[in-house]
Amino acid sequence: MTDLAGKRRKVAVVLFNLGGPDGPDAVRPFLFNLFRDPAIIGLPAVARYPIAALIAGTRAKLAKENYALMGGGSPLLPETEKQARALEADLAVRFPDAETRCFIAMRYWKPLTEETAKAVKAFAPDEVVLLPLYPQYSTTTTGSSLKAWNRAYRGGPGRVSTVCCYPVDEALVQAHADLIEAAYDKAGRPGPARLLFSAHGLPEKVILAGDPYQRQVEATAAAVAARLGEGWDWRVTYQSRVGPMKWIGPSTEDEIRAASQQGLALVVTPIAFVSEHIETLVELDHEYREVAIKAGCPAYVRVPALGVAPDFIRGLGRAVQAAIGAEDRLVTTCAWRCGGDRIQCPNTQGACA
Ligand SMILES: C=CC1=C(C)c2cc3[nH]c(cc4nc(cc5[nH]c(cc1n2)c(C)c5CCC(=O)O)C(CCC(=O)O)=C4C)c(C)c3C=C
Ligand SMILES: [Fe+2]
Ligand SMILES: [Fe+2]
Repeated sequence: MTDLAGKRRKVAVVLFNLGGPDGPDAVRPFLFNLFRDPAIIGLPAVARYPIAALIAGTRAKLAKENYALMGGGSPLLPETEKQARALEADLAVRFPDAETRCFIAMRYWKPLTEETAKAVKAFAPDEVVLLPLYPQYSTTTTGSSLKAWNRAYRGGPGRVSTVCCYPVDEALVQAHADLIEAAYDKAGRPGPARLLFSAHGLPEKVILAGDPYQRQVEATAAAVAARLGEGWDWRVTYQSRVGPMKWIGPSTEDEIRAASQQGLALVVTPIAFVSEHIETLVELDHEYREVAIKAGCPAYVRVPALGVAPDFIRGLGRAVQAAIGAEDRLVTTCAWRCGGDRIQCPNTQGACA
């Protein structure tokens, strides 16, 4: 990929994730950043800021205890860095004549979006591909990250294309199916078993306002179940509820208790998180495992998150290639499901049609 003057073209791929505190002192400001986001709490700024400070203050103690179980901070950034390096290796093969670099933009902790936007501007790319590390689109995650990016990168160099979501991407589905089979094999295939696809929950009112997240999570789970073949008893469940509002269900915890009481073994796979972090390493591995054991579960198998599974990285590489190759990178194929933003959805195989 060279231009007419024979200069190597530069491609910046920006990977978005939520971010996590890098140590105990970062927990409170991280939580404050999260709860002051209008995509998380939809109140005017005058009310949102004091409420965010209050929730961050009250939640910080419990959150610090949970982060302490992982050494004090979140592994999300180091895990995302591994994904960035693996994707760079994939892209080096796809675009041998280009200089392709992956950047990480976190929404609520470092490296924050503004800092990454500066780094991308300094790189002076010809092409910028925005690639959320959220397979399923939500206004609370991808939508919020893209808004923050568009503010921070205004006037920046390069032609920008956006991958909005990839809930039923063939490579993503294959990677999930292989990880489930491998974890179940390693555990000696205990049966009868139930497979839970556990996704981060959302307040119900977010879904009622048109957020496509739940439908896309269900589409991912159905596609993975189809790939696994007959014989699996599976359900989609939602975890990590925060606050007093009604969240979407069924809750992972309730389903774990119910299946355990029926004497079923459990195979639990994260389905909307693509790397290990507090919600998998603490909630799934500690809290829910304990719930299962107390309720008499004969075997609790936790399937790892995607991480750098080769098929997953290949899917991301293909999504980047499709985004760059598309004729009109501003025309969306799925605006109605993606919050009305003019974003392109090259890799959803009909899920957004
Ligand atoms: C698909 C991914 C995620 C969705 C959807 C999501 C929505 C959402 N989250 C909160 C509140 C919290 N989330 C927290 C951490 C956290 N959440 C996600 C992913 C999604 N969140 C990630 C990747 C992480 C980072 C974990 C880490 O290792 O640091 C936290 C902090 C942890 C805690 O105190 O429990 C909060 C709080 C809301 C309110 C929400 C939707 C409205
Ligand atoms: Fe989409
Ligand atoms: Fe969250």
